Amino acid sequence: MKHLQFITHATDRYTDLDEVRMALQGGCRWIQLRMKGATDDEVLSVGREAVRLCHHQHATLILDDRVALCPLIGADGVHLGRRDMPVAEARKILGPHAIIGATVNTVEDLCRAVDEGADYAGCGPFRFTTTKEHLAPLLGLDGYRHLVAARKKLSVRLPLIAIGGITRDDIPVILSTGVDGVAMSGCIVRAATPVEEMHKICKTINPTL
Ligand SMILES: Cc1ncc(COP(=O)(O)OP(=O)(O)O)c(N)n1
Ligand SMILES: Cc1ncsc1CCOP(=O)(O)O
Ligand SMILES: [Mg+2]
Repeated sequence: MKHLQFITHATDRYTDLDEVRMALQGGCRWIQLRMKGATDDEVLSVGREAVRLCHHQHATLILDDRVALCPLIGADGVHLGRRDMPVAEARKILGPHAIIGATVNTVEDLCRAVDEGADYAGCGPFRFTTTKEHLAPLLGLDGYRHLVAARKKLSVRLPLIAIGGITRDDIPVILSTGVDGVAMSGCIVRAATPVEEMHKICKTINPTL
């Protein structure tokens, strides 16, 4: 089964919690709460409700960046970038069952994610996106082929999740590179009907479900 992670990105139209509800209604079962610029108090309040909504649907909720808040909201894990807390340090705080994702742009990042015990790698950006500032170099399809080959050489099973500017039409060709799933935000929250779009994306990723 291929993976789909939805990443919240509050807009004028939708709050983070609106987006969590819509993603769940559309069938997504892996959500990242990403509240850049929010205070810890805001993340605590929204995060507790997001976890409640997700767990009610047997979905997984991971929090972006803020390791210390994960136990306080009951998150299933955290996503950490190259300038965030190292994965190994987060593991000591969150324990062996936490799902810890690491951002990967290069083979060097991949090796570090493996060494530090990450559970998956968010590999991007695939293409330009306005959802994140200060983007690393774009990977494109060749970048994914390169990371898949490097993973094979390392003989490890770390799931690779493509991210960055991905739309529904991109999914088949991205998955054909050998990555294990995709993470998406903007193309869902900007869709005319996000719940329907999410439903179509779920079907595209796992047509037999
Ligand atoms: C699945 C996934 N992959 C990559 C990222 C980016 O994380 P990071 O590099 O720490 O940047 P911010 O998201 O914190 O701005 C991610 N969040 N999720
Ligand atoms: C968080 C993040 N990290 C790399 S690209 C990106 C944004 C993903 O959102 P979108 O699907 O809207 O490009
Ligand atoms: Mg980060």
